[in-house]
Amino acid sequence: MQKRYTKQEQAFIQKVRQTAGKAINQYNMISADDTVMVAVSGGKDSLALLEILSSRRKGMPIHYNIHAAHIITEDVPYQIDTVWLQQFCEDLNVTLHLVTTKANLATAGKKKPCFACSRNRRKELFQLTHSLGIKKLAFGHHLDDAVETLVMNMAQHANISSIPAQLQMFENKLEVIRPLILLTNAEMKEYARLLNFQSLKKECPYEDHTIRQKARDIVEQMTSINPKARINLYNSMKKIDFEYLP
Ligand SMILES: Nc1ncnc2c1ncn2[C@@H]1O[C@H](COP(=O)(O)OP(=O)(O)OP(=O)(O)O)[C@@H](O)[C@H]1O
Repeated sequence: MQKRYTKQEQAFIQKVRQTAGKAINQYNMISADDTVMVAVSGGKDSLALLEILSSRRKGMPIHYNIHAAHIITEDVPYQIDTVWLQQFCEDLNVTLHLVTTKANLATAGKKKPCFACSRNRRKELFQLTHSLGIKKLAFGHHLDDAVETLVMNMAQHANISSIPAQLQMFENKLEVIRPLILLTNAEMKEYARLLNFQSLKKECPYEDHTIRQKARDIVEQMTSINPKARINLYNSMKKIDFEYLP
């Protein structure tokens, strides 16, 4: 049964979709007749991304195709409900590709399990996308992911870098896009709640959020200086005054 929304809820849903649309237009992420592969973890953000890209097609003068991919890492002890995900994709009229792989953590050497697992997952996503002749791969990272990564990279690696909204890879054979990049985690949480997305992701036993959580706390503290600190941190990456830097 279709859920009934209040006017405010409807406006919020619209605002989230429009903000994703703004990022798509601002960074030229999707053109007519493109095929986009959406990387779906089963978490709220990538489910929302898939739903937003799919529902956005209805009101667009241009047509584009959407596929979804979920990578199952067999030797990492967490699994999502793929039956639910399959149904979710069918309801959105999207083809789901399930790929099973192994992270081979025992041979990963000194690398942390998360690093080895996500590197292998990305490799599988690139291979799948390439094998299907698809040139765009969309991830569900949002504004908080971008600014937390900025803070972590500054503190840990002494460089100013983050998660790009759009990135050409492999000599322009693949373009990575992040349509949720202007949306906050709080907005995505509320969107997922309103649209009743089942949370499919359980915590992976290897996942270690210690450093990211610290960066998250710092970003949150910065909002006491200015409530718009998140978007300001993001925009500051596009406005670097070199003459006022060492
Ligand atoms: N198993 C997977 N299969 C396909 N794509 C994935 C998988 N895990 C992560 N991704 C992609 O990488 C992005 C970032 O991954 P991360 O693990 O940070 O996400 P999450 O916060 O756990 O889940 P989500 O971002 O979907 O809420 C996801 O938004 C998704 O696009």
